[in-house]
Amino acid sequence: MKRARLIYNPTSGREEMRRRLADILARLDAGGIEASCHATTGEGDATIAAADAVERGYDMIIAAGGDGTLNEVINGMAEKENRPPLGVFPLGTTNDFARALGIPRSWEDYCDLVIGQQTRPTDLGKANHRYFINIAGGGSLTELTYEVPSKLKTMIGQLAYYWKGLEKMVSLSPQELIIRADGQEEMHDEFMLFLIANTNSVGGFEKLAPHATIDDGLFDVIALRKCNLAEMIRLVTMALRGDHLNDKKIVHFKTDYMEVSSPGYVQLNLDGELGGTLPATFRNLPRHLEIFR
Ligand SMILES: Nc1ncnc2c1ncn2[C@@H]1O[C@H](COP(=O)(O)OP(=O)(O)OP(=O)(O)O)[C@@H](O)[C@H]1O
Repeated sequence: MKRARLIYNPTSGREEMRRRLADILARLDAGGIEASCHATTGEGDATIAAADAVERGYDMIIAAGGDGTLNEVINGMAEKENRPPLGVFPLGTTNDFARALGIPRSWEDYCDLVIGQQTRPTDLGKANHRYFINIAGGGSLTELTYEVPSKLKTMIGQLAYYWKGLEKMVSLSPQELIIRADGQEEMHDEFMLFLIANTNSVGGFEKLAPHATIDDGLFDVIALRKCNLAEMIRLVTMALRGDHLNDKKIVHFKTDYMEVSSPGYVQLNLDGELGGTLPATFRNLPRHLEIFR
């Protein structure tokens, strides 16, 4: 038998784990995996639980929840020397990372995936002293995810994001940013937002960074220059189809290291959670984790 630590957020998504836990444990057990559980209690708890699971020598860690839970778990694992394989069990309102990797949403298929034990290497991102697995970003639009109260998220799910997004678009303001990246000329300009993508799935936009791959050791950087609401709507429409990258309002390049600073106050968003403020350095840690997929 292999030993797994299942770290789950009981409040995530529509509290699916409360209903399914016994079935999940039974299916894993039948497949040769003995899982013990940790239900998270609040912010930061999944980080402590993941670090603890690495120390205790589990054969694998499974993070069950949304992107927030996943981010906390990778933050508990990233600095450890012997990192066991990670399972990403998508149960949240937003599971951008799992969606980008094509990880199954049904619990039966997910258990079978873990039982199959096939892993693939995955890059991690480091922003100052914190880690991200899917996306880092800054600018006025990215404030969106943590302004949606979590109760509201559980109730109306993904709709909460779109609603908040529409409300936000009219109150966008540009930020002055200085961007330095390996292989790029320094930029000092006004931007609406910048995104540093590790995968191609960001906030429900599947084609925002269509060329981003998870194991190439590089980020796809996308920055939107200062523009008005009409241009913004035009670009969002183009981004839904993946046609935005050649637009003159868009800066797009790949890099494994970059620095962003601003004379103003700019908050960072890491995998949909608040992640400090600028200035920041962003570093790609190539193939830092093995993930079941
Ligand atoms: N028992 C708990 N009660 C309340 N909040 C919790 C609890 N456990 C964890 N959390 C917090 O909930 C946050 C968000 O959860 P998670 O990402 O799993 O799913 P979600 O609520 O569906 O939202 P999203 O997928 O959009 O981030 C986590 O970052 C964590 O800080």
